[in-house]
Amino acid sequence: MDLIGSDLACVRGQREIFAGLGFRAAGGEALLLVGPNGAGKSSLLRLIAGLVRRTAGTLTLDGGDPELTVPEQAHYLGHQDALKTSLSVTENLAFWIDFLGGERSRIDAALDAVALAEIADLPAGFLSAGQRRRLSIARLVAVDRPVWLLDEPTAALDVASQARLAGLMKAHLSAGGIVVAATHGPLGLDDTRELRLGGAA
Ligand SMILES: Nc1ncnc2c1ncn2[C@@H]1O[C@H](COP(=O)(O)OP(=O)(O)OP(=O)(O)O)[C@@H](O)[C@H]1O
Repeated sequence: MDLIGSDLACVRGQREIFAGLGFRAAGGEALLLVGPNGAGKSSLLRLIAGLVRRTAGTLTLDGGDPELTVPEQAHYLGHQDALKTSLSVTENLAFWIDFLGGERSRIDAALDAVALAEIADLPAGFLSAGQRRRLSIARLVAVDRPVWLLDEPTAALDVASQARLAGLMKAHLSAGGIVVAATHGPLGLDDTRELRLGGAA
């Protein structure tokens, strides 16, 4: 499987964020997007996720499901944790599993994987920033999608949670998945490639 972007361009607020951008990430590979604030790392992730329109270029997932778009085969973990505060941890994950077309039978294992099983019944509004982030990560575990698009995924995570996330990413990569992550620091992965984006600081 290969995620390939060619000659991609992105315009936001009438300003060109990048143009002529190309990358390739193979199954089992982690591609780290690096560069200064405002370089376009989040924009590229959102473009791949189908949340920002590309103004030029092509994006394909060779070896993926030809019936599905790239965004339909990707998980996007953004800065904001998309949670309903009045629903419990379990109910939030159930909502996402239904929305993403997964199986509710995987809720318990996914909450275990992010160490939230003990507070499964707590309303999401009571969660700390790190716990909210872990609940967002749980949907990546609960629903299989080959491409993980992660925007500064370690933000708000303590050391143990960062290690747990590294383990989940490694398992995903070992299973042939792809990780594309915007990051300002190491993610605890052994073997990564970097795509450096330039632009305004
Ligand atoms: N909705 C928007 N409308 C207009 N401009 C935007 C919008 N979102 C982002 N931008 C601009 O696009 C540029 C790239 O932003 P982006 O968030 O992709 O950078 P980044 O590399 O992820 O930065 P950081 O390291 O600070 O997270 C910035 O100049 C930003 O101001």
